[in-house]
Amino acid sequence: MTSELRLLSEHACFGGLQCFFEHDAESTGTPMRFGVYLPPQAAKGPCPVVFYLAGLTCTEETFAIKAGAQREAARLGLILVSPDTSPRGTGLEGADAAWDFGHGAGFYLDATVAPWASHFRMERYITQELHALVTTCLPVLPGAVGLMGHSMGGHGALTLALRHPGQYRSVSALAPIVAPSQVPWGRKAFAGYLGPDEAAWAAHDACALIAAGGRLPPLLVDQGLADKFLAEQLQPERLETVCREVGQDLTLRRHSAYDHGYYFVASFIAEHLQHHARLLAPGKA
Ligand SMILES: N[C@@H](CCC(=O)N[C@@H](CSC=O)C(=O)NCC(=O)O)C(=O)O
Repeated sequence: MTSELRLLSEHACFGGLQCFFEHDAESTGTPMRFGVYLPPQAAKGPCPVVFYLAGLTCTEETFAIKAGAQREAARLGLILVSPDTSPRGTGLEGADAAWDFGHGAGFYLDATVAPWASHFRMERYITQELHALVTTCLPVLPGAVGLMGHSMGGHGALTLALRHPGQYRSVSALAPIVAPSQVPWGRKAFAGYLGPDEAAWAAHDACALIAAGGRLPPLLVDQGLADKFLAEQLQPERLETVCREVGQDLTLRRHSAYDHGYYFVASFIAEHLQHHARLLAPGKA
């Protein structure tokens, strides 16, 4: 069953439409907002869809406003979906206390520890509820679904695709957190949402999942070398090593001078969309 969609706004954009919707999400028990870009091709027939998962402190608007993805999505005929990064207005104590935990920092997993488990169920939301809503309510080409993300959202893209094999035919990430169990952002989030038993954390850690046999479609990752979070939080060399060891197809590109923000995302978004369009083209299943 799909909940009622409320259109918040729509804007003509490169011959298509950038829309924002809200609905009452069962997964989180809260209203959830998401952005949708419909390319001009979607008015004539079904198109592939790419979900974009944003990073810490972002909302459903950040990607649509800052990444400049719509021009290339219009050229390629890709629908883009940009969910919010957590439930909002949960009323949980501490949910607004920090920028890297709670509201705006859902880490794309289902919390198992009170009080977070009552609302912070972003894995179920993205992979089931929003997935079903998008594939039934929008003109999506059956099975042509890609997943990408930035930073915390890159972690989300990698882990959700690894944990739901076959659901996403194309995957990519920009400056992702690749080994959250090993770095401060991830350790804080996992301790809070999953509890202190680190054995439970590996199931949400991209490098650990790949080491344990998880596989992804050919993976594209970009990383800026002037990124202030590179050494402490991102550590792409861990992903490079594990992919080499197990034979996972990975294209990891390092770019001097680029930082962590949306100037970096905007610089490489077109190539990510081209990667998704290639893998999602009819006949590529
Ligand atoms: N407030 C923080 C910076 C937060 C930040 O940089 N968020 C990134 C994602 S970080 C990992 O998930 C982001 O995408 N921000 C949105 C933007 O518009 O740049 C600090 O004080 O460092």
